[in-house]
Amino acid sequence: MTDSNTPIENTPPTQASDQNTPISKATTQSRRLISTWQAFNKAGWTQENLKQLQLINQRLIGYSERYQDEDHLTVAQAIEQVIAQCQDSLEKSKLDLLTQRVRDLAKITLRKSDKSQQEETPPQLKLRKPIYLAITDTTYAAKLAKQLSYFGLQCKQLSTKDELEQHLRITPPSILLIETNFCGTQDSGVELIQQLKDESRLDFPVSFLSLGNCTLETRLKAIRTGSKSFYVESVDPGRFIESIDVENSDVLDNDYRVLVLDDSRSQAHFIDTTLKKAKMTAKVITDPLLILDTLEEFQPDLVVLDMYMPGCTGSELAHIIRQHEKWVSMPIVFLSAEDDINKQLQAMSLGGGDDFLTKPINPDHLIRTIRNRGSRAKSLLALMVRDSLTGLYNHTHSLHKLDNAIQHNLRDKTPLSFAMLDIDHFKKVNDTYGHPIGDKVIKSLALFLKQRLRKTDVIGRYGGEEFAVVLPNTSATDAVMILNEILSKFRNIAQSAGEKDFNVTFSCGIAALAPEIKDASALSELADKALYEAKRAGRNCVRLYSGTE
Ligand SMILES: Nc1nc2c(ncn2[C@@H]2O[C@H](COP(=O)(O)OP(=O)(O)OP(=O)(O)O)[C@@H](O)[C@H]2O)c(=O)[nH]1
Repeated sequence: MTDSNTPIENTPPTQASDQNTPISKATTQSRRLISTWQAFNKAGWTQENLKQLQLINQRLIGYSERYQDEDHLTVAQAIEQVIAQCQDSLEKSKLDLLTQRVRDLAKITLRKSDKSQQEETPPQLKLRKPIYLAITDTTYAAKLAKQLSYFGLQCKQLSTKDELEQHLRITPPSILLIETNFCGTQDSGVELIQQLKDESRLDFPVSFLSLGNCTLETRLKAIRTGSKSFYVESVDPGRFIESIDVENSDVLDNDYRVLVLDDSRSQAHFIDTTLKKAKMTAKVITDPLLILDTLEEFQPDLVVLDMYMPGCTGSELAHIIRQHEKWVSMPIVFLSAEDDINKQLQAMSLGGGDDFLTKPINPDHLIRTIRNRGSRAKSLLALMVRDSLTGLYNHTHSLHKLDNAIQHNLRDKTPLSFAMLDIDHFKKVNDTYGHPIGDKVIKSLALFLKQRLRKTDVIGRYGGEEFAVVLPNTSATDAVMILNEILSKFRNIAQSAGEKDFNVTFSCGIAALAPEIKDASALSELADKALYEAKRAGRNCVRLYSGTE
């Protein structure tokens, strides 16, 4: 692989909730440049796409100058120079230089987003709009806003009715947390929300916070506004974020990955178009011999198999798929012109298919069948692979995911890091505050990791107070930087135990994939050794396995 083909490591994802702050404008623009560079680098360079990259870079220079962002400015100017050289000829040495400069930019962009509080936006919980905190106690509101900012959430504090009304007119929030007595009298905050509902202006979720006398009547009024959550005296950031997660989830229930095998190209094309229209991710193949490799690569939620193909039948293939332990519960839907119900049932019992659709296929039936089968399979799978306290992957599945990532990275030769985290002195937390508070701490770290890591990272609960994170396409240096940043924020989170707040730290061991490491257990053993080192070094720190332990 030439240098210019090497992917840029760890490009921070473009995050929907970037505010238009000075720093984020340059950062957002530089992320745009990096992803454009990646797309062109993959597709091949032409003078035309070089020109497009230059336009993006010139805007980056403009933002960096306007907001005096020296770091971005220096690198963007260097990129401009290389682009100018490439305009004579697109030779490899110049493209390699361009790669170097874009890599420099990626590093700065990552650092910027690490440094800037305003930039700390969660990759998993995508809030397009701010959270409004309508709370008259400004000290409490500021404290809560700070806690939420550790999770990467941006809040707008509003302390008067006029301020709130004004903001609601301009931008509705992703969620409004409002004090029940917000306008000065008992239940006036709840009544204000009811009024918005009556006027059909309540098109965002609302949570209530009661800071004073909370009666059942207040709670009833709150429920009647359609609000789902109600807090008394204080808001637990973890619980609040969980409720936002549910209310604002961008993950569509119907976002299934469907692998379709049909030897007829026109039929395959028709299914592909139908599924994509329904916002499903489809992969269509026409050669039965590719089925196992494609399953491995594409990792679908469901498979649609044509029943009769040259060389083999759908039932036979289904049988072969089911011989693999990991695909044993994969839902399989057969397609065929066969309308004899007895023959359909026979085919299903032979191959273990789950459904049968008769050609010509009605698009509506196809989508509904996939949704039904897919959602049942997803819930079943969730029970098998997820930890019930945190919703993260369990130990076995984390290792399975790590193995997948290793196999993938051995092929792609991209870097891969694996981190193990263990909460420090957790026994003391349980002993001092009780097991339920201990559970809450575990959940808060789980949530924090979900908020701060990329969607492509795999997060698992390895055991009691131990977590594992697979960081694909991430070098050891970047992994250490990322985990250090997470630790430095996590230790600031006020964990609440009734009246008392306390802080918790964790230790972390990281190991990076190297040529001699062939499987998940070998890599996790090294990360475990590094974790042990971190504990020995006094805890509350991140250690990278260096091979000398
Ligand atoms: N609340 C709660 N506690 C758990 C859970 N799983 C394990 N634990 C507790 O976690 C504690 C782990 O304690 P230790 O292994 O001694 O480690 P530690 O106190 O964290 O100390 P260091 O790791 O050395 O910093 C034990 O007391 C377990 O009972 C759980 O799901 N919930």
